[in-house]
Amino acid sequence: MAMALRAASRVLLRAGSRLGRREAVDGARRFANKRVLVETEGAAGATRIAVMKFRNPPVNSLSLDFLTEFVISLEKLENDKSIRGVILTSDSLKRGNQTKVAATEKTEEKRATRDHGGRLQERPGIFSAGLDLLEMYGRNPAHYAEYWKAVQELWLRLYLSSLTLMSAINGASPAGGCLLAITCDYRIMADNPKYTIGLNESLLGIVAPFWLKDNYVNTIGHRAAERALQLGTLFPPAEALKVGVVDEVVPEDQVHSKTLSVMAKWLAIPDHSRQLTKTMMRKATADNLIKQREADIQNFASFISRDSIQKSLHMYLEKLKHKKG
Ligand SMILES: CC/C=C\C/C=C\CCCC/C=C/C(=O)SCCNC(=O)CCNC(=O)[C@H](O)C(C)(C)COP(=O)(O)OP(=O)(O)OC[C@H]1O[C@@H](n2cnc3c(N)ncnc32)[C@H](O)[C@@H]1OP(=O)(O)O
Repeated sequence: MAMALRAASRVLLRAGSRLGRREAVDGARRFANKRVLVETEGAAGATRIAVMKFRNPPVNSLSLDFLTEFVISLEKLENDKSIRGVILTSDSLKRGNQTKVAATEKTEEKRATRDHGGRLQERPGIFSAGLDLLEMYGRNPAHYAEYWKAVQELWLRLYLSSLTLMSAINGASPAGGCLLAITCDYRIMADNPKYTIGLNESLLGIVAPFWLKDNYVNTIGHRAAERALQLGTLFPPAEALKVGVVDEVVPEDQVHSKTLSVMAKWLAIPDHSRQLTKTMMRKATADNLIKQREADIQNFASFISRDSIQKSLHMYLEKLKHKKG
């Protein structure tokens, strides 16, 4: 009987919820959309934390679908009263037997790295490549408006989240990847000089929006942000630590365990006082966007539609496609 109940509950759990699959795995729980895997740790009834793993091959770019799934997953965690902390990280792992598919093949699927079984794979060592350039290039103004609204939504949800958010930065984190990280309450980065983090928009011929600039200023200070934004600086870990883009740099294989131990310290603080303090620190910055969201969307759609900006994006995409190594 007990076995039958367990089997039935496994079937129900795997039958899938409206938002995605939910499975029971070794006492931990997990749910997954196609592009975001969420694993929760901790016993039922006790405080639990969740790890949100990005898996949007090849480079975890913030496509419209990814943004939508991310917000749905975050909302689900916000509504789960047993969850108090969330770690953002990439599911991208160093894997063997990968083949980069020829750059001449155009579709999203074909652009991805695949294993020998033909399955799509993340490219290793990437936290997130930032906003999806293909959502901002060669589309129409209505698409740009829809996309920008989704970008704003993700930023607002993360920046104002009542949860303790930490990022375990296990790879490159340019532009929108850095955005994800700097919305968090704490950032831990892998000590690998190949990984860089920062807002490099100016190098693409585009400009970070004012609210992202404000988030950056709040994180690293006005002078450092002014310089880094104009130069589009991507900081390797040691420099990122020095300027304050990240709070700690640790050996790559310790990023997850270190983030868990820092999270435990943060969760020792009473929620209500920590949350009120966070709101006090962040509300004015978020309100600045909230009161002019529509104008910001229209600004973005018209800016990104300009021929000169489309040309810059085209050149940048070509450069990416033809880069060596
Ligand atoms: C109101 C406001 C008004 C105006 C504002 C206007 C504009 C606002 C802009 C807002 C802010 C923008 C933020 C952004 O995030 S822009 C994106 C910035 N991102 C980058 O510059 C990263 C570019 N990518 C890289 O540097 C490398 O790809 C990376 C991540 C280091 C990985 O390197 P590698 O492992 O070698 O992989 P490849 O370079 O070969 O890439 C694989 C494959 O992915 C494609 N790709 C890479 N990045 C993106 C991306 N961001 N979007 C879409 N596609 C991407 C790359 O072209 C390759 O494709 P291929 O076909 O060659 O396989």
